Amino acid sequence: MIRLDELTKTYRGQPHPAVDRVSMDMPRGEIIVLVGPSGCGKTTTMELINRLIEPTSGRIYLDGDDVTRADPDSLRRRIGYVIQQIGLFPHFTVAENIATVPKLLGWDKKKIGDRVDELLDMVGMDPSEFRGRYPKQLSGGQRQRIGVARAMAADPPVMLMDEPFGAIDPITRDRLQNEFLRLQQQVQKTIVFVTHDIDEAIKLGDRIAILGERSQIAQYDTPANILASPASPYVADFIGAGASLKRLHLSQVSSVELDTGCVTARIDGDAEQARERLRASERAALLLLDADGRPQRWVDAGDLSSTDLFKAGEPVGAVVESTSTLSEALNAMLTSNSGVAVVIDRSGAFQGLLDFETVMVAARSERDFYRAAKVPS
Ligand SMILES: Nc1ncnc2c1ncn2[C@@H]1O[C@H](COP(=O)(O)OP(=O)(O)OP(=O)(O)O)[C@@H](O)[C@H]1O
Repeated sequence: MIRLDELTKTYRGQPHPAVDRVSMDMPRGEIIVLVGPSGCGKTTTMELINRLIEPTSGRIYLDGDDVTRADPDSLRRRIGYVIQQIGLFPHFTVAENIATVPKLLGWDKKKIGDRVDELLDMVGMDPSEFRGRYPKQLSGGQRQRIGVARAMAADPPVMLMDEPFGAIDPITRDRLQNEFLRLQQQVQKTIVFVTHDIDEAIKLGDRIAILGERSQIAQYDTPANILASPASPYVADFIGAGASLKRLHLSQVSSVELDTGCVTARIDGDAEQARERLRASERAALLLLDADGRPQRWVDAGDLSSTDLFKAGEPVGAVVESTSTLSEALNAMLTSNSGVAVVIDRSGAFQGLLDFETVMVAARSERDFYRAAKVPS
């Protein structure tokens, strides 16, 4: 979808190029992450792709067309751009911000209104509540989502995202990343994503380009291959310690076998029956579920002497979805009292339990698999 051919940019008055003869193929529908230290030329590369700056030499192809000298305005309609500082217009409402490009393209009012609502829904914000707000009336995470919605407004096949989650606290960031991956499953854009955070790169990238000085590509491969076989000491250094732990970002909870032998009972049911069920099992604790099968509380035999199950035992702490990564599940386990993660499906219904041992076995077998296979890119 995007091809960079010997792309070079030397800023005026600079002795060395900021981007030096970079060649890369970025496949359609994938998230390609550019990761590298500050000043290595990531932003320059992005600005070259959408022609915010002109290359000194080299060529850029978009979907087979040589766009190196194309009209930048028409080019930018095919490319959505999201930047770290978001750049929402402060005196425009959320709806007006999202409508910027459709308006430039001359869409009629009804089509624009429908698209704004559709995009707000897509990024998980209620249109009736947020349409008329101004950027300063939003949280940082909400502003970021509007930035993404705005970039997607005219449905460009390509999106450039420059540290879009950079200035956001770690918890919101994690949530936005998950939403972003879910959204990408629906829209299947070709996305070039810049970050200096290797963990973010591993989580989000279908492919990662690890850049050195002047945007030189130190390695361009899938996250699994980079983690299993770093191409140079520079790459190994950049990945840092704990490659095994990082690999847990690559596997979903749904890829491992859950413990489905957990004893459960209805929280609005009979305590005596629950006690019997726990006694008949070899388990130390029982999981109480609501009428829709959603996990509520952990109880042990002592807790079941109480007849009010809504107050018995402890609330379920570590809950993860089957689409969560093993790394997220591990995190949840480490912060919960029970030491196990309770896995739910998209509707919130209980699926099974995940324990440390299962995660450790998965981490080990992944490493062995990638080492043995050395899967080529
Ligand atoms: N307009 C400019 N004029 C001169 N030099 C520039 C200009 N813009 C960037 N540079 C230089 O080009 C190099 C690459 O900058 P760039 O912003 O692309 O890096 P980056 O990898 O995005 O960095 P960061 O992660 O800190 O945002 C840097 O050495 C920077 O100082």
